Amino acid sequence: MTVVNVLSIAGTDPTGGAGIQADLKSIAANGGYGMAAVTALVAQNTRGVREVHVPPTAFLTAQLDAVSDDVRIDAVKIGMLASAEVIEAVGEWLRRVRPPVTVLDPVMIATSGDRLLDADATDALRRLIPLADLITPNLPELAIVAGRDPAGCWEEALGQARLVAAEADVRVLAKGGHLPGDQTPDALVSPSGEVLDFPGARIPTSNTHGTGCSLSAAIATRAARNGADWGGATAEAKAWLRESLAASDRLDVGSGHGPLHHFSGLWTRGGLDTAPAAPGAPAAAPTAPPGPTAPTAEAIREDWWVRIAGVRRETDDLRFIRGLADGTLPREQFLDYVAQDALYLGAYARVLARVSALAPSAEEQAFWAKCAQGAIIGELELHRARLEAGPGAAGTRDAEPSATTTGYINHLLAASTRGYEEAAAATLPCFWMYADLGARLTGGAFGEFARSADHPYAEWLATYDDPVFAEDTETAIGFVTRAAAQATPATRERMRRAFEAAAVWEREFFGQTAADA
Ligand SMILES: Nc1ncnc2c1ncn2[C@@H]1O[C@H](COP(=O)(O)OP(=O)(O)OP(=O)(O)O)[C@@H](O)[C@H]1O
Ligand SMILES: Cc1ncc(COP(=O)(O)O)c(N)n1
Repeated sequence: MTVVNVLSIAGTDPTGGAGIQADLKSIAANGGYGMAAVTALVAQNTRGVREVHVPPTAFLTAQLDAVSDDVRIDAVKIGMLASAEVIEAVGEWLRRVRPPVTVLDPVMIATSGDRLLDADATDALRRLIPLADLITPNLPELAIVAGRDPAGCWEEALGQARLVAAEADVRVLAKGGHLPGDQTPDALVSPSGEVLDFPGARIPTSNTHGTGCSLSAAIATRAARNGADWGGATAEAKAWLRESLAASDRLDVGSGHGPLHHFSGLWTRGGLDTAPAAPGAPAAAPTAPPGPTAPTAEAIREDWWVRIAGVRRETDDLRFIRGLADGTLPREQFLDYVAQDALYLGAYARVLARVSALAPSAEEQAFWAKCAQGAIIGELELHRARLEAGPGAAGTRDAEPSATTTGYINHLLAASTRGYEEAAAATLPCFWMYADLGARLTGGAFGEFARSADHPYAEWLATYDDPVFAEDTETAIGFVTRAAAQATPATRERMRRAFEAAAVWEREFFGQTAADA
């Protein structure tokens, strides 16, 4: 594939955390060739904005024309526009050039509270919005664009996003970074009002300078790469953003809100040492072994989750999952799945018991044993009830394991012969993907009907979103990623492979019914 050319039209940040400087890093980190036309020169740092200089708009147009007269532009990301006059100039160029992908981040006020758009430019900005494919307002910006008071809760924000999306015929990514609490939900709202949720726990860091800039540049790049699959582009960009936010404290830039670590994932996966000694710290002993430093458990968690992003998206798109969510999955196929699941869980419980036997601490031993018990008793009981339930169920308990079920079980059994670390890593996707899917199914990400008591599989769907299972999933992720952080590089690599292979089997397992045949 030819590398996509992505143009950022935005203001500057000489500390490199926001604006054009952040955009260029974000575009590069997400697989594009970055270009930039400057709307405004901003004397700012991580603590705040000191001065803004807006060059004559004719010079901005000259920059834009210099690019578009020569270079194929695959995507444009628009950030700080400073004034109504600048907005008019960008609008005029967009109408002439019509880039295939345009993402507009309607930057108005910096994290520091300083204005980055003149107060009288709001109407001009509203007129620019229909020229974009996607806009990415934070909560205060969304309210201004919608002409409402700032939303007090997420539901209200979604209402405002629907309003703007319908009125301007544009996709709106409503961002929840400014909400109080420990969650930072985002949602992609289409002009027809469809909502795609991107939930996420807040990462405990104050290094959020330039997150909005970086995210919108990442989405523009990913959308140009994947043929404008906006849901996919947003999921990938968010996974990358979270990884980069989680690693932001490895940087030491300024004393205010610091930047994210745009290349943390690349550097970690490429084996670069990302934690050089601080100035004044004693130099490393000359005999220190060469090679990369071990990643943290948190970095491994982000890395592994991002690595299976494609598998997770394919799982979401399975007809089985869609049919389960909207209730159209034929009962026969549902029962086929349940029969295979019962067979799988019997074997999974044995593997969990083996992980428990191999565990290095009493705490881990007890946890995995509890999970083994949960798998064999709790889940099988539910399945038995299901199997004995309705017409067509008879005999399914005697079902033969399918090739897929056998393959998945064999992968787990093989991993369980290779030591605690690999065995535990192989069991993780079953926890993690199932819990994630459950939270999104019952959170309405696959349509409201999946939450309804009238849903034909309501009882079954409720088991997906069990809070105890969600808690166990967190514990399992913690144990496995901490074991990976402490393991040798070779063992860590084997764990990663066992994890990724199990994630693929998980997708295959969901996709084995006639629905996806
Ligand atoms: N602490 C955090 N942990 C995880 N994700 C976060 C956090 N803070 C912000 N985000 C995410 O970062 C993105 C930007 O969100 P936010 O709502 O802060 O937009 P913004 O105000 O435009 O950003 P900026 O701070 O750059 O101006 C969103 O995807 C949001 O969910
Ligand atoms: C040139 C420019 N563009 C955008 C922002 C907003 O970013 P943040 O809200 O994180 O300060 C900024 N500070 N500077």
